[in-house]
Amino acid sequence: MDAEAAVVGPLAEDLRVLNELSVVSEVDADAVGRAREHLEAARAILAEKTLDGPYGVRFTADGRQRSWGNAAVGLRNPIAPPLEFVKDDDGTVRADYFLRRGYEGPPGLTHGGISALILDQVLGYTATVNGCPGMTGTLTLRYRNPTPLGALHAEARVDRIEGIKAFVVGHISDGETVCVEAEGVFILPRWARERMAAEASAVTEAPAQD
Ligand SMILES: CCCCCCCCCCCCCCCC(=O)SCCNC(=O)CCNC(=O)[C@H](O)C(C)(C)COP(=O)(O)OP(=O)(O)OC[C@H]1O[C@@H](n2cnc3c(N)ncnc32)[C@H](O)[C@@H]1OP(=O)(O)O
Repeated sequence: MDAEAAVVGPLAEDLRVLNELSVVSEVDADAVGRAREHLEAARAILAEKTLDGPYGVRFTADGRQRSWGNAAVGLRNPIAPPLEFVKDDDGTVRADYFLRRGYEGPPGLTHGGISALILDQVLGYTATVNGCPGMTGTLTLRYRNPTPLGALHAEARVDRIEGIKAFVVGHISDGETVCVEAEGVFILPRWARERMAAEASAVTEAPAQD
């Protein structure tokens, strides 16, 4: 982990814990007031210097991608569980992750929209690392069984690639039971296709070098 990650990663992790405590703490009103005074002090410090816009995607000096603001994988983002992916030799992508009690939808269970967020990211990342990056065009979910909170597993594989479109399938399980199945179509957007075509034509038209 680099020096910046070592500073901002623990901040996001602290905020994940606070998020859960906001849901489950049973301290009295006076204690909530005292906690809020500390949070206000932290807010004032962190707000001293901020970006003007979203974090976006950054690149390190050695070309590694940083999606630290991303709501599913972002190291800096307390909303993100965060997911960490492992890619198998056959292109399958897996993630073991843990959902705290702040992700509840139905009582005691994971919110269905959170499962959608996770599957969107896992399937989209799978398309990207298998050579067909794109935006989510269509994401179809089948909620087969209730998804608990806590330790969960997601995985995905490319079903097929048709030109600019990757068809990816995947699921979330609790380790034994498949809870949610997903199919996604990921499409390289027109603007990206046009940019790639313009770059290819600029290379073709460049004068030969000695
Ligand atoms: C350089 C790379 C950039 C990408 C970066 C990668 C980042 C790598 C991170 C990985 C992790 C991401 C995981 C989170 C991913 C999100 O959360 S993305 C956010 C949610 N999605 C969006 O906001 C997408 C919004 N929609 C769009 O931008 C555009 O509608 C689309 C989907 C890119 C398609 O636009 P387009 O390229 O102008 O489409 P168009 O030329 O009309 O059609 C192309 C083909 O796609 C088909 N198509 C069009 N729309 C759809 C659709 N909704 N469903 C199915 N098929 C469709 C058309 O029928 C056509 O098919 P063919 O006739 O060629 O067979």
